[in-house]
Amino acid sequence: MVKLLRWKFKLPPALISFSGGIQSLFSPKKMQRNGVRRAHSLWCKSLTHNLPHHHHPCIPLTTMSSLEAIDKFQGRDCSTSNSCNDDKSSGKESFPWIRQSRRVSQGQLLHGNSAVSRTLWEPKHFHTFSNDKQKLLREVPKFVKIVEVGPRDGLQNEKNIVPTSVKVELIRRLVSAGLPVVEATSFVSPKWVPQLADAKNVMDAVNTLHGARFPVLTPNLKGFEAAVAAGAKEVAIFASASESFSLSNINCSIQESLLRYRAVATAANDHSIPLRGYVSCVVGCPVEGAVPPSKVAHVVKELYDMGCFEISLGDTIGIGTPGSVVPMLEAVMAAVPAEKLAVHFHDTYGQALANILVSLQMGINIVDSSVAGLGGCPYAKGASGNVATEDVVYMLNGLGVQTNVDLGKLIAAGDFISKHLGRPNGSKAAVALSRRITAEASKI
Ligand SMILES: CC(C)(COP(=O)([O-])OP(=O)([O-])OC[C@H]1O[C@@H](n2cnc3c(N)ncnc32)[C@H](O)[C@@H]1OP(=O)([O-])[O-])[C@@H](O)C(=O)NCCC(=O)NCCSC(=O)C[C@@](C)(O)CC(=O)[O-]
Repeated sequence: MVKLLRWKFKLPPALISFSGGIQSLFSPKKMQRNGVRRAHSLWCKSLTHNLPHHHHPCIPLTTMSSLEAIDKFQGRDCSTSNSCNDDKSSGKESFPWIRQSRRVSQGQLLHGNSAVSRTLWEPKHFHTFSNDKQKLLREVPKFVKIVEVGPRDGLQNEKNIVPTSVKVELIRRLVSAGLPVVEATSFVSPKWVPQLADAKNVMDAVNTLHGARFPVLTPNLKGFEAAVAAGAKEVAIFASASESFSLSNINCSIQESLLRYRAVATAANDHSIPLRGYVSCVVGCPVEGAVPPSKVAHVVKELYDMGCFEISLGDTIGIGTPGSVVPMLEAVMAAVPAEKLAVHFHDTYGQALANILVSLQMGINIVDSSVAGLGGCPYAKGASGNVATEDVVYMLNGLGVQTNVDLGKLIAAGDFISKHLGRPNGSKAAVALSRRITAEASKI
């Protein structure tokens, strides 16, 4: 895997080492203590939030193979709980960068010499790429389309109903920040997702806005018809690569969902309405553990064959690392062209930007994200949502990738909704830039 990341996808050793460092934190015992139980309970909570009890077949953690699954995500063979088969020797041999960082940690940085600290990120210390920056970045596309999912994915789990006027104002601000696609709402059962029960009213207002596309989620023909009646001009269907998640989310098996979606696809085709597809749990499911890339590729291909013009790959629980995302993308790209794919990362384990970067290096140029990092389960400590759009734009700006998004206006939109929800903006870039602006202003 390390070889693949280094040579095939031109991934900097720094990134590989970072993901390797994360791996070492994830001994099965530590995972059990620190993360898995909580992640599982958060996920269950987000799934069960406002749902009738019988709808949620949540399996107790003790009966799951999540710990083994996490080890599999991290690329280790843990057939017994104490004997994970990490490829330590290749890590040591391949990455002189690791030795460099160790020296620094032993004291160089303590001298506060900026020339010394700079050596940490100067390209010449990235063994693979020498000092050739072009080579390092040559796989990254020149333009990335950002699909903003904050008003839908970001808000759908919010416990307190957000007034329609606030949702519409958020969408208006996102459009004026230059986002070309803003997922507006879902035409789903209000019993399942009460927060989006005002879908028709949102669309009434959104239809007066110009400058962006406003897809909506439709889980079945009933949702599709309601969406069209409300003036939706683009819809999205959402399947899963995990049976358990499919049942929890849309109350049917993957196969049944594909049947339903074929009917929606036919109707969309009849109405000349563009159809987007989602596949959830593309690297892992909280119940089933690791999801095989071949299963993801199968569902993606089904959606593609139905006529989806774009298929978004959702790491729904944010558990992937480049180590699990790369093989998943490889399998999917063997079935569907890269230009038809989008990536949709949640940031639960802080891996979203690394996963996005490796996806871009593999030829993806569509990224879903959520302003202010909205999403996930906001009521439980430690839960996190979608990758923040501000953070994605900040990274892409740094890479010289065009998005046509105005970061200042985007941050203002994120602050607007965060203020309404009564919590800090979940974007690190937004918080850092706002602090800097305040600090600069106070000097005047
Ligand atoms: C799919 C269903 C509807 C099945 O729900 P069900 O209960 O199995 O449906 P049903 O056909 O038995 O109908 C039950 C009731 O719902 C009504 N109904 C039926 N369909 C609709 C509709 N479209 N709109 C409004 N109402 C509807 C229907 O009319 C009936 O009403 P009643 O007779 O009891 O009064 C339900 O499970 C549902 O709405 N699920 C949506 C859940 C959802 O939105 N989840 C979040 C999506 S996020 C996601 O999937 C991941 C993603 C995309 O973000 C990517 C990632 O992060 O990985």
